[in-house]
Amino acid sequence: MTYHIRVPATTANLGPGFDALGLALKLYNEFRIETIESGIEMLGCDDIPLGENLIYTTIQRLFHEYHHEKYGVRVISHKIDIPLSRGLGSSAACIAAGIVIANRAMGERLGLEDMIRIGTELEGHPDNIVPALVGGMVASIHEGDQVIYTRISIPQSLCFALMIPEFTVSTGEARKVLPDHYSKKDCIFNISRTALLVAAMQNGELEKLRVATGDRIHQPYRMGLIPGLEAIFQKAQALGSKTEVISGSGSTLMAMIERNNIRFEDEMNDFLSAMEGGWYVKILEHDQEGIQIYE
Ligand SMILES: Nc1ncnc2c1ncn2[C@@H]1O[C@H](COP(=O)(O)OP(=O)(O)O)[C@@H](O)[C@H]1O
Ligand SMILES: N[C@@H](CCOP(=O)(O)O)C(=O)O
Repeated sequence: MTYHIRVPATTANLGPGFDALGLALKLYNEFRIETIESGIEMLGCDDIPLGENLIYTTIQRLFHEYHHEKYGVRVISHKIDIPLSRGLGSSAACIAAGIVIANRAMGERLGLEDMIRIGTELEGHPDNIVPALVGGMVASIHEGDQVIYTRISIPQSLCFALMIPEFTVSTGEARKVLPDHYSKKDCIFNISRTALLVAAMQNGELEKLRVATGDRIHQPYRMGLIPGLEAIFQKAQALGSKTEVISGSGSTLMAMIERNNIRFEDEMNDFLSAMEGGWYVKILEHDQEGIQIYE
């Protein structure tokens, strides 16, 4: 049996919604899956050691946990467009793909809610894995052994400009720079803005996005990991962006722009080409479908 999987990139946090908000983007990894007699074979991704290959480790873990021995899978990475460790959810995409591949091999014994829970446990937070699986913009919480999530609508006129550098920021390292405790003032700052952001998105109030994406939980501590951030944010604002945030834990920066902002891409690319860091811009729409299996 042979089939294909397409899994989207995701951008998490969207400013104040640390570990809670995320959205799927039309940027994809694609895999071809073949059934083999036994074991797990990975082709087309030789630069990632097997022990760090999250598709491999996810399938291995699920086969072991569910005592699956009947037959194995060959996973061929044939289109890897999600760059690694740039804050675009490459790890969540691979975990999501691994779960779906293992589940299919095991006769679809897991439902969507099980896959979301397992993915969240493996990733450590739900904000990338949930939109990678279900698509769209999603608010998620992890409580006990349950993940509860809901979709948030995104204004039709909004799209996303991703400024992606050559350098990486590992999510693990970017979590270590965060403090263990926050003041009541900072918590209230983020709670109020997360609520405003969700409502502004639902209501299409683009003018409120800038104030609604204010954040004191993670971005102030991570800015130092991304040289060029301030200049790029300023340029994006000058080009009419509605707001700018770090995508996930970085290194990618994201501006929310109107679809009809036709000068943004070229002018931002000109600006980025004069900077150090190997930056380039990609304008993307949100993905509404999440992970897809096709024959
Ligand atoms: N295409 C891929 N195939 C296998 N594993 C991958 C792939 N892309 C990313 N990974 C794994 O995910 C890790 C990156 O995770 P992380 O630092 O959280 O970055 P991101 O912000 O992109 O999710 C890589 O070091 C690798 O272990
Ligand atoms: N909420 C997480 C999101 C990490 O996203 P990634 O795409 O950088 O893996 C965090 O901010 O640590």
